[in-house]
Amino acid sequence: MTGLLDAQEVSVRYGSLAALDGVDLCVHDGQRHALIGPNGAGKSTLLDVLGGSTRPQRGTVRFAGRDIGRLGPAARARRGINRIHQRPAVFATLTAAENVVVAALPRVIPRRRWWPAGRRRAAQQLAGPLLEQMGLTAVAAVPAGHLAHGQRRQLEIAMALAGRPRLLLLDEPAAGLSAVEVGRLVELLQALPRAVAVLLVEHRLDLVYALSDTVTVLRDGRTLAAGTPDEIRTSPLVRQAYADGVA
Ligand SMILES: Nc1ncnc2c1ncn2[C@@H]1O[C@H](COP(=O)(O)OP(=O)(O)OP(=O)(O)O)[C@@H](O)[C@H]1O
Repeated sequence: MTGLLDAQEVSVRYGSLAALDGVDLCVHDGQRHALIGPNGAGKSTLLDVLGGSTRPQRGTVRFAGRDIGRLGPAARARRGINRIHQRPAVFATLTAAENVVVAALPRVIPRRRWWPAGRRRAAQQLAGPLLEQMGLTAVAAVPAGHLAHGQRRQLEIAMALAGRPRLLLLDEPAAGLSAVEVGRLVELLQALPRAVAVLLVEHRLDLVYALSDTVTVLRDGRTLAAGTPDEIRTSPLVRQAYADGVA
C-alpha cells in the first residue's frame, strides 16, 4: 500500500555500526504515526533521513508519489515535510507574531528574493489564526526569547504550520517541558487538522498512546514491530525490547 510518505529499505551506516538496516516506513495522509524504541534504536537517524539532513547509503524515500531522495531539508519543506527539532528553533529577538510571519513568507512569496508589501500583509494575516491555534495569542507581541520553553515549542509548531505542511516530523516534542506544558502540548497536537499527518518520535509512551493511531517500534536499526497503540502496548516483543534497552 502506498502512503503519503514511503520509505523503503533505508540503511544508514556509521563505520561498522548500522544505525538503520533496511527499514521500511509508511505514513498515510492525516495519520498520527509514532516511532518508538530503546535508546540508539535509530529513531532520530530515520527522522534525519526523512527530513533530508542525512543521505542513506541504501533505500528510497518517496513523498506524495515522488522520489525525494536527492532533496535537502529546504526543498522537502517546500514539498510539505516540516521537522520540529528537540531544541525549539525560533528567532529570539523577533516577537512570536513576527516569527510566524517570517515562516509564512516563503508560502506567500514562493521563490522570490524580495518581499512586496502586499505579500507581507498576507503573511501577517496568516499569523493571527496560527498563533490562536497554538494558544499564543496573548503573547503575540512578546519576543520569542522571552517565552517559556513550552511556548517556544508551541511557536515552532505554529511556524511549521505556516508553511502548510502535509507531514510534520516531531522529534521528542515533550523534552524539557513541565507536566503542565506537556498537557497543553498534547491538547494542541490532538487538535491539529487532519490535513497534516504527524510522525512523532517520543520516549514517553503515555504521550505516544495519547497521540498516535499507529506505532512503529525500532530496535538496533531494524523494525521490531508495527501496529495500533493497543497492539504495541501488549506486545511481549516490545516489552522485552524496552526491558533490555531503554534508559
Ligand atoms: N553522526 C553519528 N556518528 C556516529 N554514530 C551515530 C551518529 N548518529 C547516530 N549514531 C549512532 O547510530 C545509532 C542510532 O542513533 P539514533 O540517534 O538514531 O538513535 P535513537 O533511537 O534516536 O536514540 P535516542 O532515543 O537515544 O535518541 C546509535 O548507536 C548512535 O550512537
